[in-house]
Amino acid sequence: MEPEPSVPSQRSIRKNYSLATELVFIDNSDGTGVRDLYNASSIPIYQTATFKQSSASRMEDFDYTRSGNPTQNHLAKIMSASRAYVVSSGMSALDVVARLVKTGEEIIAGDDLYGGTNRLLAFLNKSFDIKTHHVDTTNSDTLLPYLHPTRTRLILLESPTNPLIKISNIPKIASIVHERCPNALIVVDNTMMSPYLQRPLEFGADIVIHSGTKYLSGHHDLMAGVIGVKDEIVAEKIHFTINATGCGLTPFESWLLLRGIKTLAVRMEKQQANAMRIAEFLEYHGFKVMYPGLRSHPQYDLHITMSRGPGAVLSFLTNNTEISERVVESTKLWSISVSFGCVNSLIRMSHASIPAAVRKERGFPEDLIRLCVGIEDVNDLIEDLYSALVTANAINVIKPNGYINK
Ligand SMILES: Cc1ncc(COP(=O)(O)O)c(C=O)c1O
Ligand SMILES: N[C@@H](CCSC[C@H](N)C(=O)O)C(=O)O
Repeated sequence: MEPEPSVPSQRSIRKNYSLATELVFIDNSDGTGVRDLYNASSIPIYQTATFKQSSASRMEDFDYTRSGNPTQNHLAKIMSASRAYVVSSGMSALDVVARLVKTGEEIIAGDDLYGGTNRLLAFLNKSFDIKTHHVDTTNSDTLLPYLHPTRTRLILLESPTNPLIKISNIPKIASIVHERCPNALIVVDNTMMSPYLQRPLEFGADIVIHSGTKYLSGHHDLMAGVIGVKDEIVAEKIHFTINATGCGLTPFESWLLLRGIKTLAVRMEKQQANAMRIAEFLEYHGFKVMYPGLRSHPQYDLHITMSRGPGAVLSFLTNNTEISERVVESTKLWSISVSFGCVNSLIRMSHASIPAAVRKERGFPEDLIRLCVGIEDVNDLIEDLYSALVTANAINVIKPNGYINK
């Protein structure tokens, strides 16, 4: 079936200002969707399922919210996308994009991906005979044996990965794949970075995905997924699936998401600065820390070429699963919680949603603690973590002014 035409007002505009400015700038005159009758300085919410039409035979830009609602617009420019779509969750965004793959076609994905993405890929394999090859994408050559000129349809990357914080060379992979597999699309789940820190569409990716539940909204008060697309034909297919399956984000959640996005730059800067201090604190005390802001990270140099910072999620190892559990349970300020990107700091043993067999097969460290750093005072965060590390016996006092990893 032919894709239905997209909503014209979802087109992006030329990026005139730096991203931090674009995030808060409402231009009522640019004709890209902010066409409010009263020049509202905050994007209005169109809390409606239907839109009245003036013609009996010709539908206007908006007719029914499942097919498109003006509150869902305005995201394309911050991802450097030609079109952007918002859906009900990050998983929904991944599902919509996965529907570009037909039975018999193949996906190549990283070997460290968010557990929910692994689950979706396993489901596609079982139900629709769509095979995923999981490879270590930190080495671009590992993809080569699996690239097929017609079968390969999607390359699904996270960089940094969740939760091992591994970095992939997105431009290099994009160029290898585009050359060998004209049918293949490079999809980057950029949730860990947010568009403020990294915009994969600017260096070779075809589709970018965000769980809007995380940094974009920033307050853990909504679920959302965002899809940014470069190519218009692919965009039409994505819009068709969203309309056909009815997974578009509601006007109210879209409005909340847009409100959260206004503070993305300041939140991200503060969270990242805090994360850097915490990473240094942990490394100083002898822990193996996975964070691309540290020179010890194996892809430190590569990461800087693709992004404007290391982000605010880091993982570290204690070398003992029971000690890690005690650390997590001994914190007071850090909430034990899944997810990340919120203004509050979170801690968890990040492996629950990855099946034990898969963890074993991929050598996943069971003692891994993931920290998602918020905007609190960093000294409070360090003090609370330090106290938990001492309580859990993860560090010993060795001299009056210092501690060492046990
Ligand atoms: C990297 C990544 N992608 C996608 C998702 C799925 O997003 P959501 O929870 O909004 O469905 C998550 C977490 O949930 C994630 O960590
Ligand atoms: N019960 C959920 C767990 C979601 S984990 C959310 C997240 N992206 C994270 O990395 O913490 C599920 O089954 O998906």
